[in-house]
Amino acid sequence: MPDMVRGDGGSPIPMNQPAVQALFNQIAPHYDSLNHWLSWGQHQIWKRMVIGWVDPQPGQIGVDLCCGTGDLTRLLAAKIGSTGQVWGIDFSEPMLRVAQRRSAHLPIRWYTGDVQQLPFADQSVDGVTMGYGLRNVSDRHQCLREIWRVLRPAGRGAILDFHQPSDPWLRAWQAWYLQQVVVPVAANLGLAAEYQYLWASLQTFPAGAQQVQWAEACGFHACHYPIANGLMGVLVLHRP
Ligand SMILES: C/C(=C\Cc1cc(O)c2ccccc2c1O)CCC[C@H](C)CCC[C@H](C)CCCC(C)C
Ligand SMILES: C[S@@+](CC[C@H](N)C(=O)[O-])C[C@H]1O[C@@H](n2cnc3c(N)ncnc32)[C@H](O)[C@@H]1O
Repeated sequence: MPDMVRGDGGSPIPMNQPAVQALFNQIAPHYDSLNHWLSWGQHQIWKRMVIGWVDPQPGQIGVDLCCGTGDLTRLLAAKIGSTGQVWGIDFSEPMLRVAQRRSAHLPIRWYTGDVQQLPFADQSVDGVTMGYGLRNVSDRHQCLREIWRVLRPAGRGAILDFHQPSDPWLRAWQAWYLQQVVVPVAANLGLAAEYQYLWASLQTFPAGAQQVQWAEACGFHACHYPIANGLMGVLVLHRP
């Protein structure tokens, strides 16, 4: 990850894990509402696609990495039900507090922890989801190795994240929207630097082909599916 990101007014945000943790601690109260309005409600559709690729079944064990406020965790729980187990893990306690508040009616176990060092046993999980997390993790390879370790053979994972579209017009639109719409809206809540990070973090996060190479280097069978006109995509992992 590059080491510094310029925020609004020159206030740089270092792209390291303590800074990322502090960033999400800061945006936690506004995270869900900003995502809803700035994606015109589409982000829930994109997250449901992640669940489709993992295809969780009743009675299984599923874990949502970088769960944040729990959108994907709750979608996992709706499929796995009370006969299985659903875990959510994140290192931001303010984000987890929102998740717990929104999920009080669901049998989900929440963990505060680092996805680069998961607190789960080897081959203990049937399915793994990760929404807009891998790009924010410093050591993506270590995170992918941890996913391999905790997945059972034949287990599946799906990792949703942004990347820069290959189409130059779409790439320009993505840059315009993130910098000329998203950041000014976030600035109204004093979060300009935090949302400038979103745009900056895209600069160094690779598109699907590189993500597939990372996954295959860990032993996965992997495929990447662009969605939302290539503004983002889902890396689907299968542990043979
Ligand atoms: C759920 C979404 C983004 C999650 C997210 C990920 C990050 O890494 C962040 C880093 C720093 C601050 C915030 C985030 C963060 O919220 C996606 C929807 C919300 C986005 C803020 C806006 C999406 C803009 C895209 C270019 C797609 C727009 C598509 C369209 C309007 C239909
Ligand atoms: C953009 S949010 C995604 C939240 C949720 N998955 C969603 O789809 O809305 C990224 C989350 O990753 C968490 N995160 C980033 N790096 C992490 C790490 N190394 N270990 C655990 N959580 C991490 C942040 O605290 C934040 O809650």
